[in-house]
Formats: sequence, structure tokens, C-alpha cells
Amino acid sequence: MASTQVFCGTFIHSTNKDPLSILENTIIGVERDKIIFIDKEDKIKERLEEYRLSNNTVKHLTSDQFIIPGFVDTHAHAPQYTFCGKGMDKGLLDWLECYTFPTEANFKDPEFARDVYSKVVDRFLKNGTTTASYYATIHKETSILFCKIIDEYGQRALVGKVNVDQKAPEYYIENTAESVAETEEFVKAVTALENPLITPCVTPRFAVSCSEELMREVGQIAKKFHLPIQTHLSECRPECQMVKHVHPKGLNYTDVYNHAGLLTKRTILAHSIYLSDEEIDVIKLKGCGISHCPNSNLTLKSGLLNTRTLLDKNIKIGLGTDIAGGYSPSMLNAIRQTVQVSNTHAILAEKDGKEYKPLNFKEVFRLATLGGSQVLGLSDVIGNFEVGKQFDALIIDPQCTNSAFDLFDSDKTKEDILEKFLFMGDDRNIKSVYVAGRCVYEAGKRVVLSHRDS
Ligand SMILES: O=c1[nH]c(=O)c2nc[nH]c2[nH]1
Repeated sequence: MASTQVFCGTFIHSTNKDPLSILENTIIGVERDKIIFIDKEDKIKERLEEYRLSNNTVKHLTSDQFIIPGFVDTHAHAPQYTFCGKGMDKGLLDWLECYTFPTEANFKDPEFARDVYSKVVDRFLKNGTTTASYYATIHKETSILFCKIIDEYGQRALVGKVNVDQKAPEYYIENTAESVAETEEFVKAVTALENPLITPCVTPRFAVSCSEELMREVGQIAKKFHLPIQTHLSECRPECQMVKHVHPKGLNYTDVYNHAGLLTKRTILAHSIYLSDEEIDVIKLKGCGISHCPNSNLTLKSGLLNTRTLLDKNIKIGLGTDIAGGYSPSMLNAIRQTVQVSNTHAILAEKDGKEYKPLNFKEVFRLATLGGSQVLGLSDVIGNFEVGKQFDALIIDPQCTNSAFDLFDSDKTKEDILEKFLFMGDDRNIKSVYVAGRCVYEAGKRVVLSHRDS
């Protein structure tokens, strides 16, 4: 069985019960894209015989290295990568007008789009993001081109052609009927790529820039083709006020989406900071997931999501970089900023004489992997290491050349080393990136291998 590989060493992942489960001296067998066995290393001989495999199929990690699941970025605006790290002086609504809409308008041009989109996917893979839920732009053709680029690189992704039919500049607005028709054409074109790793995602930008009719119509497309939906919800106070003004029927922000049929088990709601208890109940009832994007929320001065409260209510939560509201395309940054936002809640609570249990690094590691897979409706497929799931994984090398951090004798356990990597590591410590069992990136060199090369 030439397409079977066996990885041998330490694996660290999360389960529903345990945010950090460390499997030492372990072997994981991967046939094509799927995990076919997980066993102790002392069973290697039996397993190789059972599957008629030679020793050459075994990849032994060094004693310092370990394997974790690939990161899942639940919210990223791919076209905004061009101004990532710039333009952090404004709040959301001015930022959209000043930087975002003018930049996204450029994606009408396929040459420009190809260059930027290739760099985004390359960067995300280098940073260990094996799955991303991307927003493209309003342009159908270059949104399809983006999917073809993701296909070439072998990343797993949800991708949305964005819908905007109001409250945007004239140069970046669609006619409602055209937006709906092009969304369906986009869905059909992406489906025709026949890449099981790429899912079209219905993407009404947010309630400010979408009419009720547009939201209803694209909601119907999601229903007809059984697709996920992504949008923004309650990101900052001026935006929440604006929604009341634009949709004046007296509904709260969440109900504006609910009445349009946009809240489903496969809806990804970015931000969701200023929700009332009633809104949280609706989100729970509908089974939607929330993408927490702390870098963006701090950079655009939007607010501080109370992740602990939502987790206590069993709402699905994943993390997002939200480039370029967030200035970093790395999920390691999203992990760190999630911890900092949670700590800020604890500081504020203490000031008010209240108790607040901030998230620890293990819980946040789970949000960046398994949590993200739940938010994207992919928890049967990815998120951790279980027999039957696909092998999306990162080989972490804490002792690589130019490592971003140092280890000391006091760093005794794999848990210590994972913690250091999550807070101090960077892409130099990510040695290899696997998506659906394929190595799509090796440190220092890109391996462009799509699923079609099998
Ligand atoms: O962070 C954000 N980025 C965006 O591009 C956007 N559009 C609507 N709402 C948004 N929020």
C-alpha cells in the first residue's frame, strides 16, 4: 500500500473531554487522507505486518519534535492581506470606507488577484493554517480564481464570494439580483472543481451592507445546496447602531439574520461581542458557531468578547485572524491574543470585586484546532487525531535552526514545550504541514501538491 504512511513519536491534541491530550511513544497510520490506526509504538511491528508496510513508510520524529493538528482559521478576509499591518488608526466603519472597500475593489483584476491570493495561501500554510474560512470579494470571477489557487496549494478551505448591495461606495456595490445570480454561479463553479477540500460558503458581508431581500435570497441558496454561511455580527457599537437604522423593524441584530433565514447549524458568526442573553439563546438554539477574532477586536478598537460566558453556555467557538482587521495572519497570534483578552476580562472583573476564570493555554489550543473544526461544521473530518478523521497536522520542531525560543532544563515535559511554542514560537518551528495526509509545506520550501497529484 504505497499511499500509507506511519508517523511515530509524540502527538498532542484536544478532545471534547480534555483540552490537552498528550500521546507519547505513539504511532498513527495514515492511508491516503485518513487516519487508519492509532497505537502505542511497541505495537509497530504488528501494525506494519497487518498493513503489509515496510519500515520505509515510517516517519520517526526526533525526541524534541511533536505533531499537533493543523490550525483552523475560522475568519479571514483574503484580499485584505495586501494591507495587513497597515491602517490601524480607525474604527470599523471608517476603516471599511478608507482602506477596505478601495482595496477589495481592485480584485476585479485577475492578475492582481492571482498575485495576492497566491501569497495569502502560501503564508497561511507556512503559518500552519491547514483550514481557513475565507471571504473573497464581490467579484465572481476572481473568487473562483481564488478557489483554483487554493486547489493548487492543497489547502482545505471554505470560500465565499461576498454579497454587498447597499451602504457601500458606488464602485463596490452590486445590484441585488446580480449578486444573487452570481452567488449561485460561484457555487456551481466551485462545486465543478470537484475538490473535496474546498467548500463554497454563502457570504452576505454584514447586515449593514445587505438588504433584507439579498439576505433572504442567499439564505435560500445555502439551503438549496446545503452550504455553510458566514457573516459578521455585533462587532462594535457604532455598527450595532447602524444596523438598527438600516433595518428599522425593531429586530435585534441576531434576529435580523434569523428572520432572513441565515442562522443554521452551519452559520459562522464573526465577532458577536455585544449580544444580549436573548440573542445568545437564539444562536445556541440554531446551533451557529462564533469566530472570535481578538487581534481585530483590539486593533479596530471594537471590544472584548467574553469567551468564557459563551463557552459556559456551550456555544461553539473557534478563533480567527480576521486579516486585515487583525494585523497577523498567524493563528499563534490569535491564540496569544485570546489569552490576553480573557485576562483583561479577569482584570476588569477583579476591579469590580467579581470572579472571572480566564482561559488557560490548553483551552485556547482547543479553540484553535478542535473548536474551529466545530464552528466550520468539519468536526467529523478534522480538528484532532481520531481513527477515520483526515490527517491535517503540523510537525513542530522546537529545536530547529533559528528557533524562535530557547529550551532549558526546566522545560521537562511536552506540555511545557507546547506552551512555549504557543506563546513564543513562530513559523520557523513548523517543520512540515500536512493536509488530508499530503505534505503541502516543508520548512524552507513550498511543496505545491494538490489533491489531484495523487
Ligand atoms: O472586521 C471586519 N472586516 C470586514 O471586512 C468587515 N466587513 C463588515 N464587517 C467587517 N468586519
